[in-house]
Amino acid sequence: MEKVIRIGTRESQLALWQAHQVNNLLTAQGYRTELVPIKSEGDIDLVTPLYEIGVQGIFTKSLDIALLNGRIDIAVHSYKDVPTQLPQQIVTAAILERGPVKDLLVYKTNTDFLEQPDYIANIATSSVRRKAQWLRKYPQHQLHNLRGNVNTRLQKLAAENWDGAIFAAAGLERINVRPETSVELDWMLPAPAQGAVVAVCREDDAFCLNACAPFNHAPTALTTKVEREFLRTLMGGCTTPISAYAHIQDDTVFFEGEICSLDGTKFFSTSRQSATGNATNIGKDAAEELLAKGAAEIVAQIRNVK
Ligand SMILES: NCc1[nH]cc(CCC(=O)O)c1CC(=O)O
Repeated sequence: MEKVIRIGTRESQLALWQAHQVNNLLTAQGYRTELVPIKSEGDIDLVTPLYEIGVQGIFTKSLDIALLNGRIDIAVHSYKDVPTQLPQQIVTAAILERGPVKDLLVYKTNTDFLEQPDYIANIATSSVRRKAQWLRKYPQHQLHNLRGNVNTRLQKLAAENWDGAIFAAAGLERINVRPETSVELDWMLPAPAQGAVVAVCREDDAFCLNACAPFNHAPTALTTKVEREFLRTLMGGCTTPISAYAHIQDDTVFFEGEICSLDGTKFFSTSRQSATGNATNIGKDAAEELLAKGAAEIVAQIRNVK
């Protein structure tokens, strides 16, 4: 009897949606699968020595451990939550076609306040990237922390006296929430790999690598690689005020990248374009350009906060 591929997922609605995507792609090819929900904390302490990667990856750690322990065969992650360096013995099996990339402002009543320079709006997000970018554009506004999964954050927004909160469009869409009072923040450059989903497996698991290869989406793999190389060269972290977005049009990769100080007062941004066949290094080159221009000062500031 053919092997059952165990797909590990966190238990949030967003994580489950993403794991179901991978599940559907595998079953459509005739593979037998099983979804294995993994608690975020749980039995981590018994096995932490297996985990070689250090402080990064709070969202991905418990799944990585389950993978290394052989409890699951594939782990599915939001790619933007995955540290730029994967744990030893874990490799990318497939990157799925990217969904919506942008961030949205979910607002309370209207967005007139965005045009009023004297109004001190209250905006909620716990993302240092979104805070920094927001303060850069609206230095007078007050930012508030807003943690938890997407549903929790929406409930909190409804309960608090805030003007709005920022969400990834992909996260809302995947849990089937379409707030009427929302606006796309087209000026806000997203997190590297935002909107993309990755399936990872053990490096020696030829069966899973083979099973996932057909649904690896080459354009998404290329653009997210460029974005993550930009992040890795600048900093390496996954919760930093670093933004990057690459997209392909007519066989050309267009890249934009940015690093911003936490208070939004200093920033460096750059862009590149390159033929798709030639684009693998443009994220790294762009990061090196910003480091040469003085971005290292911002990187040092970010590191000190942690
Ligand atoms: N940090 C949590 C997280 N990780 C992935 C998503 C949504 C999906 C995505 O951005 O790819 C979210 C929610 C959010 O940022 O609002």
